[in-house]
Amino acid sequence: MKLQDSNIAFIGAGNMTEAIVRGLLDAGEVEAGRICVSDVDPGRRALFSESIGVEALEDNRAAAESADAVLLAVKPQILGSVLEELSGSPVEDKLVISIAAGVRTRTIEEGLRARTRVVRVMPNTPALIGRGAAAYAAGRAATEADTAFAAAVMQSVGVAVPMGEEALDAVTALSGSGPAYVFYLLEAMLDAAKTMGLPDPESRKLALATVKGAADLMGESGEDAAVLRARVTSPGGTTEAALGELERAGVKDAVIRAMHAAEQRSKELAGDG
Ligand SMILES: NC(=O)C1=CN([C@@H]2O[C@H](COP(=O)(O)OP(=O)(O)OC[C@H]3O[C@@H](n4cnc5c(N)ncnc54)[C@H](O)[C@@H]3O)[C@@H](O)[C@H]2O)C=CC1
Ligand SMILES: O=C(O)[C@@H]1CCC=N1
Repeated sequence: MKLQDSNIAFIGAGNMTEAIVRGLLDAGEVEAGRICVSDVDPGRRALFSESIGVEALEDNRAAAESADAVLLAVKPQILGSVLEELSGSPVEDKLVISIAAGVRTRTIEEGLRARTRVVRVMPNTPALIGRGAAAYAAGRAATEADTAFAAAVMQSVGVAVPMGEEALDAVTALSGSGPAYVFYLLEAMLDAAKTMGLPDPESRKLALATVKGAADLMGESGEDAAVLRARVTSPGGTTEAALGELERAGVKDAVIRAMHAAEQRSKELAGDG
């Protein structure tokens, strides 16, 4: 099954579906006519049909039945009711890709049929601009072609790496939730810049170039974060003054605790936390 020749249905047309669909369309990987979404919220349906230009239905079964691959993108807490709705339909014979945090491929197979081909993916919102980071794991009945298809969807909107399913809760804590940690840091940096009297558009430009530049420097140099940090930190200088505050506030420990909390929450959403 080739990405370009396949019809894909997204069940749940929220933020993550919007990021993936816009990313796929912008990348020119899939024609708009091959994408269909379904959502209970008329506002979301209107956004997809009017602004994004893809078919948007209220009926999940109808959306899924006309597709070759069905991507489940509702909140984990309501995935069970959506699986009930889809069970006993032709969806059970299609490739089912789930992006729901925590929910195991086994749970989806049990909600549909044991032999339903399931691939679980953990994406993130920068998929919207083709810079997403995703990991994926196959369920019991998924074939290599199914995994390759799910990988192709995610690779068209960023990087995608295969992982054992047991690693996906930790991946959720790292890259699934990760953009929020970076935005949190940016919020704080820009709040501080404002209190120092820096003008808004310029601060934003400088802060964004700093975050992107730092990430790219680490990627291109292959150096560890600690080595690059040391190169910024002159003895007795400004960075040392700043990092001293972060260390006293326990920021590094807090980030580590935050990621463990996210991983734990992912396990709880699976029902085995
Ligand atoms: N937002 C993110 O950064 C990421 C989200 N995810 C996962 O993606 C999934 C969706 O998350 P978001 O897009 O952030 O949530 P969201 O709340 O923005 O979207 C969920 C959508 O599902 C719709 N919905 C609710 N009940 C429905 C039903 N019975 N049938 C059809 N549609 C229904 C809602 O109206 C809403 O538009 C979740 O399972 C989440 O764990 C995974 C990785 C990253
Ligand atoms: O917050 C959440 O549960 C979802 C999963 C990863 C990012 N957003």
